[in-house]
Formats: sequence, structure tokens, C-alpha cells
Amino acid sequence: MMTCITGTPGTGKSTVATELERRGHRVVRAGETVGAYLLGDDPERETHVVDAEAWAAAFTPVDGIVEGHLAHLLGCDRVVVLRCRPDLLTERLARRGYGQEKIRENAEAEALDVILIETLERHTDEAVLEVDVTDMSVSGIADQIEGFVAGRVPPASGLVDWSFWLLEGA
Ligand SMILES: Nc1ncnc2c1ncn2[C@@H]1O[C@H](COP(=O)(O)OP(=O)(O)O)[C@@H](O)[C@H]1O
Repeated sequence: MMTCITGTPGTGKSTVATELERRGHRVVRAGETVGAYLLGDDPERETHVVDAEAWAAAFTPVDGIVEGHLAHLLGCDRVVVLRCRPDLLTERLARRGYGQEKIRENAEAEALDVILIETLERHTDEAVLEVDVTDMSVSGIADQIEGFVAGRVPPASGLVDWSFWLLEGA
């Protein structure tokens, strides 16, 4: 079974994947597999441009966890979408050294549910677990994901509403 962990940059995908790896799960970092699909750089957005559809089409499924902000494009069996309140996400991305514009763009995408919407366009509700990580420990998040993979934690999505941030924070 392939489980994907997706979410806006800064929501904690890499961190929780490391914890799951420590617990014995096989983890693939999606970012390490996109090399052949790089189309170039987008200096204005301080990012690489990836031919995401070609990458997803060529991806060999794994029995384990795939982590990355494009992971929901894969034909996975289950998808975990990490969500983080935009003001906390802003703090995390600032600490990572992202520029102001890149921070604003990501916080806005988070507030607008962009990755959740993309996920629900490709996967059934029953395959999706949305986790609001804002006040959660890394091990608590890992517990939720393990529970979902094992069928103990039921699917859930459409739980967060961060439209307030668009009015107050933008
Ligand atoms: N549950 C958490 N509690 C507190 N800080 C966290 C948590 N998860 C991640 N972080 C911190 O947030 C930042 C972004 O996490 P990271 O795993 O790199 O996000 P992503 O892989 O989604 O871009 C890192 O500094 C990380 O240490």
C-alpha cells in the first residue's frame, strides 16, 4: 500500500516522515525523484519548475510512504494532507529563510486549501485524511498517520477554515 503525505511547504511533511522512518516505515522523498522532470528555475517565485504530471505518470509505486508537496498527484492508496494555520506557517517559512513574497504565496495557498482541493479532485474522500498539525507534536501526527494506514483512524477532510487569515493577515 502506498500512502502519500502532502501539504503546503512548511506544514511538517519531511519532519513527520523522518519520525515514521524511525518507526520502521519505508519512506520515499518525492523531491529526490523529480530530477529528470525539472523544466528550469522560476527566479521570481524562488522555485524549481517540475513537469509534475510527467513525474507522476512515470513514478514506480512503492509499498510505503511518499512525502512531498506533489505526492497527492500520485496514484496512491491513501493521502494524508497536513494543514498548518497560516500565521504559524508564516513563522516557520520565515525561519527557513524564505523571501517575503514566497512566504505570502505559500500562506495564501494554505488559507485557500489549494493542496486539499487538488487532493480531493484526484482521490475519493474515503482515501483522504486531513490533519491540522497546528497544535500537534511530531509523534502525535505520526500516530495519526499510522492509525490511518492501519485503518484505525477514519478518513476525514474539510475540517479547517482559515479564511480569517485572508481577511486579517494578507
Ligand atoms: N509538529 C511540529 N511541531 C513543531 N515544529 C514542527 C512540527 N513539524 C515540523 N516542524 C518544524 O516546522 C518546519 C517545517 O517542517 P518541515 O518538515 O521541513 O516541513 P515540509 O517538509 O512540509 O516543508 C521545520 O523547522 C520543523 O522543525
